[in-house]
This record gives sequence, structure tokens and C-alpha cells, in this order.
Amino acid sequence: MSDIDGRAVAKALREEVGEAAEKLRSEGVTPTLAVVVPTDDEGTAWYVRSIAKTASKVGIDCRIEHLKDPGRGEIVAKLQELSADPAVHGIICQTPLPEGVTLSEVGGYIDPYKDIDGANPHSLGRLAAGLRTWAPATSAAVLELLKREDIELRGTRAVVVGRSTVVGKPAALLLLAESATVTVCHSRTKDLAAVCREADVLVAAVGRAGMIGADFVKRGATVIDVGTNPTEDGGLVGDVDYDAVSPKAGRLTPVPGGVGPVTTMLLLRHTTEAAALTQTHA
Ligand SMILES: Nc1nc(=O)c2c([nH]1)NC[C@@H]1CN(c3ccc(C(=O)N[C@@H](CCC(=O)O)C(=O)O)cc3)C=[N+]21
Repeated sequence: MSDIDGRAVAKALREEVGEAAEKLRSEGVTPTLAVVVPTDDEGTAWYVRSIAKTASKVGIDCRIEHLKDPGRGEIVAKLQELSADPAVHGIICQTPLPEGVTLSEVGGYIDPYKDIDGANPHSLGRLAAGLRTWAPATSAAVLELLKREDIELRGTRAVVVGRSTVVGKPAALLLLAESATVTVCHSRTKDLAAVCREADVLVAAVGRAGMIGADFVKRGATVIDVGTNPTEDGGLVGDVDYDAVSPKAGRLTPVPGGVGPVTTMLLLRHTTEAAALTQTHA
């Protein structure tokens, strides 16, 4: 089996995004991303640092908006403020959100023209309807990796494990748009391993360390591991039991170094696309 190198894909994307940002700057537009951070979650903090660092490398301005113990009202107010700010081109609201607040609900306050992480239900609806939109960056990263690795999707069996609004559902819609035959599994799925073994392309997005073992994988299948589960020693592991699955899978994304780095780059690519839209609409 061979690893799919997410860092190499991210590097190729970085060139493209850097050029797009450079072009915008030459036209007098500074592509700007606003990141709303409503909790102190450790995984989120890591992602936010990664976004800020990578953005500065490619010439995108990044505004981090830390909110201290916000309620729903403060989050909504911040998203409205950023949506109305002409200097901001892209907005991401980090999950997890405080108890009782859902992204689907507050996401509705992100201007659809700035919704570069597909959090507004309007964007998800457009995705389902086959209209131009930004899919959540993580789900877009799954498809970007499959495409760049020339993995056939048309007519193949794809199984997505996880039905979250940020990953599982949009990934399923994107795979369907590529004419894969898509099954979405979740915590109530009966005989999960047997369903997964049908997959030519298996996407694991459950958020449980190592739960996808060798018995979930058809020999030669492509396995995309979306999980980023923190370990006790400060590391990161995926949803796939890498050592068990690696000898059986045809292609496999590692964690770290798989979906994650591509996610960050796509969020930034979406930001340059949003900034370019303000040019054509000017
Ligand atoms: N609205 C929203 N959208 C998100 O997409 C979102 C979010 N909220 N909240 C937090 C999670 C987490 N997340 C990661 C993205 C990249 C890496 C990543 O690049 N990780 C590196 C490794 C990091 C390490 O080595 O510690 C890698 O996989 O190679 C990790 C985690 C996006 N998230």
C-alpha cells in the first residue's frame, strides 16, 4: 500500500494560493480571512495557529477574533459585524461552539459571499442543489486528495462514516457529484464493518481514535482518514488504525500529514476566491 502525501498536495496548493493572493495584492486587494474562536478547545487552537501561520506565508491577512465565554448573541453579533465589514473577505467560525449553540444555526449569520468554510445552511443547500458554493474545507480536502491522486470515483462504491454537517454530509454530497455510489454510515448503522468492506473509497470522519480496523477495509481500497484525535502525549491520531489498515488498503492518508494540511490550504484558497469575487462585483 502507499500513503497519500497530504503535505505534498498542500505544498502544490500553497504555490497556487500564493500566486492568487499576489495577483489580488497587485490589484490593491489584501485578501483577508477572519477566524472567530468561541472556545478554548485544544484541537481548534492548533488549527487556528496553523491557519495564521500558513496565511502569512501566502500573503493572506488573518484576523483572529477570540471571544471569551460568549453566548449565542455575542457570536451572532461578531459574525454580523464581520459580514458587514468590506475589508473582510472570508469568515470561519471555529467549532466546537459553547454548549447549546450549533454551527448550523449561527452559521446563518455569515454572509454567503464570505462563507469560505460552508457553515451557512444556505451554502450546504447550494451544494446539495449542485450550485457553485464553498464546501466546508475539510470535506473539500477529501475530494482534493482523491482528485490529485487520480482516484476513480465515477461508478465506484464510496462509504462515508460520520454524518456531521462539517464533514460527513458535505463529503457525501461531493462524492455524489462525482458520480460515486455513496453510503453514509453513523453510530446507529448495523453491521458497520460489513458496509465499510463494500467500499472502493472509504472516508472515516467519526472522531474516534483508531476505530476503523482492518476488518472494515476491502483489500486495495482507498482510505481517507479525516480523524484528528489528540493523544495523551500531545500527538494526533486518526480514526483509522493505521498499522492494521496500512497493509490491506491500496492507498491511505496518514494522520498527521494527510487531510489536515490540505484543509488549511483549501480554507485559504477559498479566501482568495472570495476576495476575487469582490473584484468582479465591484
Ligand atoms: N468550523 C470548523 N471547521 C474546521 O475545519 C475545524 C473546526 N471548525 N474546528 C477544529 C477542527 C480541527 N481541524 C483541523 C484542521 C487541520 C489540522 C491539521 O492540519 N493537522 C496536522 C497535524 C497537526 C499535528 O501534528 O499536531 C495534520 O493532520 O498533519 C488539524 C485539525 C479543523 N477543524
